[in-house]
Amino acid sequence: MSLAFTTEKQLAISAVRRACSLTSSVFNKLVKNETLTKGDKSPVTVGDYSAQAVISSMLHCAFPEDPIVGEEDAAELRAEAGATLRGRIVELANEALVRELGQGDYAEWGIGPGSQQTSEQLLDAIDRGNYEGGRSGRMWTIDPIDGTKGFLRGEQYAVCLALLVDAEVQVGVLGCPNLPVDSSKPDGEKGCIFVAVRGQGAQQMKLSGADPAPLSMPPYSPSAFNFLESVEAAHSSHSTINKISSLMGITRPPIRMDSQAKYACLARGDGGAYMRMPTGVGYKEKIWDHAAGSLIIEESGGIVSDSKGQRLDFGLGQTLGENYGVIATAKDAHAKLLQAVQQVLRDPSVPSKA
Ligand SMILES: Nc1ncnc2c1ncn2[C@@H]1O[C@H](COP(=O)(O)O)[C@@H](O)[C@H]1OP(=O)(O)O
Ligand SMILES: [Mg+2]
Ligand SMILES: [Mg+2]
Ligand SMILES: [Mg+2]
Repeated sequence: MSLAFTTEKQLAISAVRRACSLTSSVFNKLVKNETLTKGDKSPVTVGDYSAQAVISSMLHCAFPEDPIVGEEDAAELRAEAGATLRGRIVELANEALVRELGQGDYAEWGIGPGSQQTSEQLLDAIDRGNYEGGRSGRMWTIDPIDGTKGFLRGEQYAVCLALLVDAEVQVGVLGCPNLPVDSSKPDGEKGCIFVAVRGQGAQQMKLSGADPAPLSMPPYSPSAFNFLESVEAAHSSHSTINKISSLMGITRPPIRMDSQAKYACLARGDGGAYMRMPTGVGYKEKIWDHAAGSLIIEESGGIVSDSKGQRLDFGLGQTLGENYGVIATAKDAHAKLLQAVQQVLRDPSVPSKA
């Protein structure tokens, strides 16, 4: 097996590009009854299901032995009540699989004209994401739409795919269809892909695959430092992050953004640190929400840890287990930030910023 992961990287970019073309087109056509509420009260749309079906179908074609830890499963779609959604997903996934996407596409990965899949094949592809994860071997992890709430608001979301080998992320790709290509031109062209391979650096490119450029995080700058945090207060404690900000004397307001697009922005220098603090309800973070983003940060020169300074452990199954809170920042800022985080967690009476 080549450690260069050349085919894995090409396949991952191609699969994420195809899934992004699907999610972008589905957003404009989404109708009310195409969104379900899952057991944990979070939304899932036809976009999430069909994007997982597309990525999983392509992975299966290229690497049939590799298990997949995916966010979604097809149980609701297989039920009688899921017939309408099922039909829509088959239509969307097939559109994305046969679409002509130009450069960098490989017909041998089950895509292009003639690669139409049946309903059963696509439901099976979604359900191949049911691997429980673990410490050893190769596995892929998919979050077909990360930040579904952001997607539904027409804001940021990310299509996320990563390859893990023996619990280390080796390849990570994030597709961010709504993210400006150039953060200094927020109304300019949108749609970026972020790619990292361990030991080979990280890159940003356009959704078309054009203009790849290496990513390198700028060093710590106290006057420019700010936090990237969740839009949803239920996902991450805004008040804890506010206290950390106050303790560090940070004057710039946080940037609120859904999904792993926050990691992507941090990697290119838009923001000082990714922050995720537990809300106290015992939620365990999922590997598909951090695998690609954490490698993109590390390969851009940053550090990712939990709130105790421990590395994220991707070898425990679907969740990050006891890794509570996530902080990611430039190498020279991490110790300072971690100290402030721990002080606030020890002493919640630290005042907030007005
Ligand atoms: N209660 C929760 N606490 C933390 N994260 C959650 C919770 N519920 C869902 N998520 C997931 O948090 C991520 C969104 O992160 P952020 O808040 O940074 O945008 C998503 O992966 C979302 O799932 P999903 O992939 O379904 O959108
Ligand atoms: Mg979800
Ligand atoms: Mg997610
Ligand atoms: Mg998701």
